[in-house]
Amino acid sequence: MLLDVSNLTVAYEKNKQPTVENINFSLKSGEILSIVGESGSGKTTVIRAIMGCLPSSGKVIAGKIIFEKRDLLTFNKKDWLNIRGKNMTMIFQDSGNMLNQVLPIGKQFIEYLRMHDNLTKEEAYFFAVEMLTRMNLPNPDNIMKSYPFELSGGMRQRVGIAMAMIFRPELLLADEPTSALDVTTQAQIVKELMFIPRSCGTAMIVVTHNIGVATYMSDKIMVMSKGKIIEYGKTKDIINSPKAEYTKALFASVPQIGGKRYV
Ligand SMILES: Nc1ncnc2c1ncn2[C@@H]1O[C@H](COP(=O)(O)OP(=O)(O)OP(=O)(O)O)[C@@H](O)[C@H]1O
Repeated sequence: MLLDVSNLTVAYEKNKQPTVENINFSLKSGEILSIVGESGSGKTTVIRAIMGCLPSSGKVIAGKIIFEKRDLLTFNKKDWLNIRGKNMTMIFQDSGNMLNQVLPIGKQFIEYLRMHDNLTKEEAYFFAVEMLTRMNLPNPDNIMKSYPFELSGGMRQRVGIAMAMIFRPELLLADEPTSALDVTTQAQIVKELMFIPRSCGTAMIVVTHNIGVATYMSDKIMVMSKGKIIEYGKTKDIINSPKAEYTKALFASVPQIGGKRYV
């Protein structure tokens, strides 16, 4: 097992009710898990806890997070520096927005690579272009010369994903990775994200509001409401026989076209 989360409980302030409680799930290499649920149900809190980047008021107050047989809750700053970015990375709604707007993408990509690895500038350039090509970015040499603001939202997101994937991490955490994009671009990026586990063996946890996206792309689904797991299991089992009323309501909210439900 790559990741094993047991009884994870997080509270934002001391002595307050936990925000997420008793979260249990596991993930194998190359698997995709989607976490769905309404706004405020605790989805982001779960993945931030795994990545060790809860806001300072947030604390894991119970549970275990075992990643590659190591207990992440015992990690110090140096341990985190060694695995974040390399073994485990995160992408956001608009990861491209996190790039420095006044530096060309190539310069930032090369610096990022050389910060983590002992590469020459030429080697770093080669790896960056290779990863941009894998993310279906046309003319990657031109992208390397461009400033982030010169690219569309979809292209910027692809650059963000390329940077996150450059060290072929074992685990990629994606927080609403497509929700800032138009529907057509969303569909393309969902397909590209689905290719990552197959081509790199990376496991993924995708946080999304969209149960349609979740069922389309993932092997397993976890449905959350009010900080708790309402339902968790294989995607096909959940589609065929959702148990919780809440999950049934989520499916019922997906539009139908010509009598066919698109999940
Ligand atoms: N820094 C913080 N301090 C205090 N409470 C917080 C903090 N961050 C989040 N919360 C609270 O924790 C709860 C869960 O938030 P979280 O962002 O994990 O939910 P979510 O399901 O990801 O929501 P969304 O889909 O809107 O992103 C919310 O009630 C939120 O107000």
